[in-house]
Amino acid sequence: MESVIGLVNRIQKACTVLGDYGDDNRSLPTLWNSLPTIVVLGGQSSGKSSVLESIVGRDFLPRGSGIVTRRPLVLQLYKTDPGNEEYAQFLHIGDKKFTDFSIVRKEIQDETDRVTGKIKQISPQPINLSIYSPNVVNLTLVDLPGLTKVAVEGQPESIVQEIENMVRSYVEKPNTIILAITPANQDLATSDAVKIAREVDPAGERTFGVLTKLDLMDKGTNALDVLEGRSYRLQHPWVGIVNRSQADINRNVDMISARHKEREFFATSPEYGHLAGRMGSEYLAKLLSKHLESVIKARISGIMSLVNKNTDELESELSHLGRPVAVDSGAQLYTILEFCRAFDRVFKEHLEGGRPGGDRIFGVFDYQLPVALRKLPFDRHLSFQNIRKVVSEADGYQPHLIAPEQAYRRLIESSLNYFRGPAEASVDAVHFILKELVRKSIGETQELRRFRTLQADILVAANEALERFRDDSKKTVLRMVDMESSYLTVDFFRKLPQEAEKGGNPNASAADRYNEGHFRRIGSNVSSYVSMVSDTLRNTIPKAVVHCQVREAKRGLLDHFYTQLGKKEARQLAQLLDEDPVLMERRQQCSRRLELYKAARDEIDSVLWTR
Ligand SMILES: Nc1nc2c(ncn2[C@@H]2O[C@H](COP(=O)(O)OP(=O)(O)OP(=O)(O)O)[C@@H](O)[C@H]2O)c(=O)[nH]1
Repeated sequence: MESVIGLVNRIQKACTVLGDYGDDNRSLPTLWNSLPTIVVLGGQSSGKSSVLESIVGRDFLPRGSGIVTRRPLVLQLYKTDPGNEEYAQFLHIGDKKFTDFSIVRKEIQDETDRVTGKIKQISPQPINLSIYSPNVVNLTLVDLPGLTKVAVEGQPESIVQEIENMVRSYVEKPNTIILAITPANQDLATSDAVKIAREVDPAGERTFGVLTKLDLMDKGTNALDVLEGRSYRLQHPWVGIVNRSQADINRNVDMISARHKEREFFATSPEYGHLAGRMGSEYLAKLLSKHLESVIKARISGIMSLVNKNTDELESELSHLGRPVAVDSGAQLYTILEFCRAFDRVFKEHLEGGRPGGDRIFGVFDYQLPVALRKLPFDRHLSFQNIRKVVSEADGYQPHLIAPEQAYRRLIESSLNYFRGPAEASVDAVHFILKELVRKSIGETQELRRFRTLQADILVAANEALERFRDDSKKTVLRMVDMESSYLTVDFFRKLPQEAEKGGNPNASAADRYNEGHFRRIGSNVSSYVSMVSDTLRNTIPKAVVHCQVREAKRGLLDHFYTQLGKKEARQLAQLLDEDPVLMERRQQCSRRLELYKAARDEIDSVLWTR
């Protein structure tokens, strides 16, 4: 089961590497909070560092007066095989192995100062230290700044409360195992550690009471009431400790001698002799390790399901946030082109089916254009009066002899002019539909969602292209109308029955020839011709519109844009991909957290399979 504690150690290490300190960012799921951790809680100079050092069996923590521990120290102990060299590693330094523990102490001091400054501020950002040794048990312990009642010189008054808040944030978590340290030469009733532990763990289920400085008690007094659980009952037994005194430290008494001395103290003590087997730092270390094992065993399946649940949540959020934006300009250009192509696909789906909208273009040809053609005011234009006026004007002083050729031409040409309106209107109607489809397609292109600037640029580029297609289309349809005027279909007129053939009286006088019937016949002939042209245009205008606008839009809506893109500098490309910074930050946080969950899952898997 050693491996189970090692597993938690490794996951905790990954948590720290990947920025999961438990409560730094409440919008992200935390793994740290679900892992059991032993936190050392106590007043200043209560002996916290000494207890930690005794558990480790090495001398490596900074000492001094005032607030020495000013950042949480996450200490992970890894038991190695006998005979292996002891060494320490800092997470902020990397793989470097420290075998000289006095340098470890200096690095803790320096690293504390790097973040908090020398003015003895405190910081919740932990220092992560791993110790590999054959003489330790697998444990993760967190050393916290000592609770204090007064700020020392140079510190703001608020530091007292800040320390308490930081300490509480650790011990409040239900997964924290509290190592509440109280010096035996202090009244238990005034112990800050006991006070806070009682508040956050009233049942005493996760609190281990540790009494230090038993050797410093006044002669004639003892701590049996506390150690035997009569003063303050906890679920776990109290452990008494005798650490090195300041004098021992000054005399460089090593940890082995200190442990020896401690063992002797209990073994030979008339008061504590009967408790000797359950006292001392070695016993405390084993007790904690055993407890941690049972806690982890009980929680491992819960941790695994939490890991799975959070992995799923993070993966789905990340897929919603989209991939991160590339940093080099080549990759950025590639990304932009990819996004443009995605937009193009959506746009084409609108035109060709799959998404709605393309059918509205057919509506223009099938309904709007025929209606507009039918509504043209030919009745008025080819009225008897107008025809007579046009014929007379065309004839001039010399009335026509056989047929009013000039008048026919004028009437037809002026009638055909009316087709310009519906032709242009069809072009505009399709233009607006295409514009609307572009707008919709941009909104529907998932890849573009995050990039407002790129969206705007694509919109401008696509609309510019559509304007060009519209101009071209208008020219084409108007030319088709003009072509109808340029050359009339001779056959149509040749096939018209001559008035005489139609049974008209060949002896009719000239006056008869200019009667109302004559003009009406001219009107009817012109009307038939115009209606024939109308039928033709009804079929050809859609062809021209599709050819010039729809087909072009499908083929190369963003062609110009692509050419411009190729000329852009790196800075301009980056501007197109200027994602919302909040979003970028969120993606980064999520992917780091996901990395952690995946690593944790692998770790748990490997332990479960090798159990
Ligand atoms: N005689 C004796 N001295 C002790 C014992 N435990 C700690 N000390 C001494 O008490 C002083 C404070 O001990 P530390 O271990 O530095 O206490 P701390 O709680 O870590 O202190 P801060 O980190 O400053 O809050 C040191 O001089 C230790 O040598 C003990 O059991 N017996």
